[in-house]
Amino acid sequence: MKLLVTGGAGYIGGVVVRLLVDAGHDVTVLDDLSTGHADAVPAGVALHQISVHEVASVLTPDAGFDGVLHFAAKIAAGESVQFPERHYYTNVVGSLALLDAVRAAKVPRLVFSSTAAVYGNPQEVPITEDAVKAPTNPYGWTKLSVDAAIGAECTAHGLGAVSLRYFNVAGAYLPESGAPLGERHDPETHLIPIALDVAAGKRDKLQLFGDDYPTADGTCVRDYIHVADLAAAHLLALDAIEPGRHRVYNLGNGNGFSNQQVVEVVRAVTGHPVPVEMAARRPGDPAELVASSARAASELGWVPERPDLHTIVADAWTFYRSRA
Ligand SMILES: NC(=O)c1ccc[n+]([C@@H]2O[C@H](COP(=O)([O-])OP(=O)(O)OC[C@H]3O[C@@H](n4cnc5c(N)ncnc54)[C@H](O)[C@@H]3O)[C@@H](O)[C@H]2O)c1
Ligand SMILES: O=c1ccn([C@@H]2O[C@H](COP(=O)(O)OP(=O)(O)O[C@H]3O[C@H](CO)[C@@H](O)[C@H](O)[C@H]3O)[C@@H](O)[C@H]2O)c(=O)[nH]1
Repeated sequence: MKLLVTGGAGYIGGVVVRLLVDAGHDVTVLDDLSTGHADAVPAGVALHQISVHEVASVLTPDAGFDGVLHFAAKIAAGESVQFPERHYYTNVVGSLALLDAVRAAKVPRLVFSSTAAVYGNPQEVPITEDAVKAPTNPYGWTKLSVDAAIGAECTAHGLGAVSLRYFNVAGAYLPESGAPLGERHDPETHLIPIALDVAAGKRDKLQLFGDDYPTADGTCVRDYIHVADLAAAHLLALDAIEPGRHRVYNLGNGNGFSNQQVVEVVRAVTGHPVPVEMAARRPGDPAELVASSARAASELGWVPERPDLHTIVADAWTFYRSRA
């Protein structure tokens, strides 16, 4: 298929691009490189360095795209509380521009990067796709809005789409040949890469944001999914798309780890101390996000191959050291 990947120079999009190329697809990347890296885009893949708001200049009716995978977004939930306008402009206005271009060009397939953040504080864990949606931060609201817009687009205009609701993506893609791909955000906001910075001595300590949540040790609980497993689901989703239908899948391992437990795993994997300082809660954080991915397993045949958090952190650490 001829595929457009927005955000294809980013952490997750970069891995998906690699898998799509390996599977024989003809891939074009659109990325403004605001948080992505041009060197994540493989040789031979065209990179259009423009904003998703300008997508119609690439996704023209005669370009012949068979599908779009839409990763481009602002991703940090904490930032979205401080600067909601950035998240609404990129995630909502940008996605609406994409839907306009998809409709005008009659592109039949769309895969969208949604998030666990649409659920907010769940009434039950693990969280199924039908659970109440009550985001606790603007980021989650932007993604929920786009999920709704995509669903309406499918009903009204026959688009076939899948929203993949990722839980916390971590680890690195370490192929037998070719460059490894991992998280390279600057500034970094995610727990595991920051903890690796501390283990490597690049930061003095890790601040843990809140120890008074209603969880076993008081710190937030998250479900970590390996980026290679997550990326594989996108190829399954592309194949499952049907005209006029919007399907939604959670992608996680179904295992919750508290922030304290994550730090323990980072200490064990790296063999280095990770000094921790308790700090105030980060506004907008839900207490616990743990996925039920039963629907992705049964309908897509998705089976994560690297579910163990030690493996996930070890791969992130291998990538980290490859760049040191
Ligand atoms: N990382 C996670 O744990 C996680 C979890 C749930 C959902 N997601 C979603 O997955 C997607 C990818 O996340 P990621 O972790 O790879 O983040 P990332 O920041 O590494 O990738 C985002 C990419 O989009 C590009 N981009 C941002 N704004 C753009 C714009 N206006 N126009 C064009 N390109 C733009 C960036 O340059 C970057 O390459 C996002 O939609 C995010 O919301 C991520
Ligand atoms: O220096 C840090 C960084 C993070 N945390 C905590 O670690 C947990 C995880 O935070 P983070 O790694 O920033 O991920 P999330 O805020 O859970 O969000 C990620 O995972 C979501 C899905 O669950 C995605 O939607 C988001 O895009 C993605 O950034 C939270 O309790 C944070 O408060 C700390 O205590 N100290």
